[in-house]
Amino acid sequence: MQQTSPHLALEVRGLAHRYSGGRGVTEVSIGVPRGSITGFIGVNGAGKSTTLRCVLGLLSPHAGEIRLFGGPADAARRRRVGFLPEERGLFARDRARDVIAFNARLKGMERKAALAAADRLLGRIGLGGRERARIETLSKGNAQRVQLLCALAHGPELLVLDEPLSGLDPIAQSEILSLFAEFRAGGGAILFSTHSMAAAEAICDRVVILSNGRTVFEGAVAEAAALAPHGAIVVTDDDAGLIAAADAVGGRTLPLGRTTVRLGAATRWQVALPQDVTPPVLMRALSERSVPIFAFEPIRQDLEGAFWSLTRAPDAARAPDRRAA
Ligand SMILES: Nc1ncnc2c1ncn2[C@@H]1O[C@H](COP(=O)(O)OP(=O)(O)OP(=O)(O)O)[C@@H](O)[C@H]1O
Repeated sequence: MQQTSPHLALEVRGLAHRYSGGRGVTEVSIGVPRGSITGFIGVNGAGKSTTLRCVLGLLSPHAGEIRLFGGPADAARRRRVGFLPEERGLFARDRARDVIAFNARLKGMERKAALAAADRLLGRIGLGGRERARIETLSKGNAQRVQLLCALAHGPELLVLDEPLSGLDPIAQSEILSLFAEFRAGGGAILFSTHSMAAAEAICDRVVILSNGRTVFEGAVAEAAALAPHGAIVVTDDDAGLIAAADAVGGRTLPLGRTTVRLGAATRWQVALPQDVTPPVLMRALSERSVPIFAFEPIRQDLEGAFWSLTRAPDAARAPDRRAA
């Protein structure tokens, strides 16, 4: 890494970690500015957890560099990070207050201050009065919130959270998102992995999109959304007809996979259209050629549209994308 940016709480460049089977991550780059929330998105197996484990020092990188708060990722700097692992690990018999305070003390906090922080945070999420409740008596959502508080209690400057929203109902999710917003308002930085585009779009300042172990996009949410193709998703069993109709209106086709329809199998196509060609024009070209259409859906120009386009592009698995910072 040539230059360190002092405003970055976390900077990952060219990270690689290969497991013995050959899988893992090959070229991940991430920048998380202080006072901001960065969403880390990718399909199952893209490499999110592997990356986060390297950031936390639980796995050793085989290449690349990780910097925290403008310096090397050493033990002292890692104490300033709060981590929520993918595997939730609270013991059923643990008491909410004790387990939060215990985690804060592991990061060097003094006992009295750790207990006070646990009480304050439990009150903040509506569990005041249940400080002595055992984890086994809490709902799944509340147990997960307690686990998140374990990452927060010692007053970290950076939160690294692996799927903090998974398994939570919409109300619990929005409470967690408001905790995130509060943490950011206090100058904290968050990197969180998620499969929820809606959550990423609602709260993130930036997103990092991972595909096959590589960063394929890093930047503002609005910049990502602008990369969504203009066009439509079409399901048909007449591939040649689809390609001819798309060609006739200046569109580009990308097969997204096979799917089952009422009378057998068909192909799901992404058709990217020139900006001045609307989806109804494509629809007309298809019906002029009597192409059977099982589904036709204009692509939304949002984060989800960009995500599918960036991660399904045929070259997403190979060349480092110029769109990645
Ligand atoms: N302990 C391991 N040993 C071998 N291969 C692994 C191991 N952990 C993960 N992998 C492989 O490394 C790749 C990246 O996995 P990783 O768990 O980091 O992805 P992910 O984006 O976090 O996925 P998910 O969203 O499902 O949690 C996958 O191909 C996975 O099968």
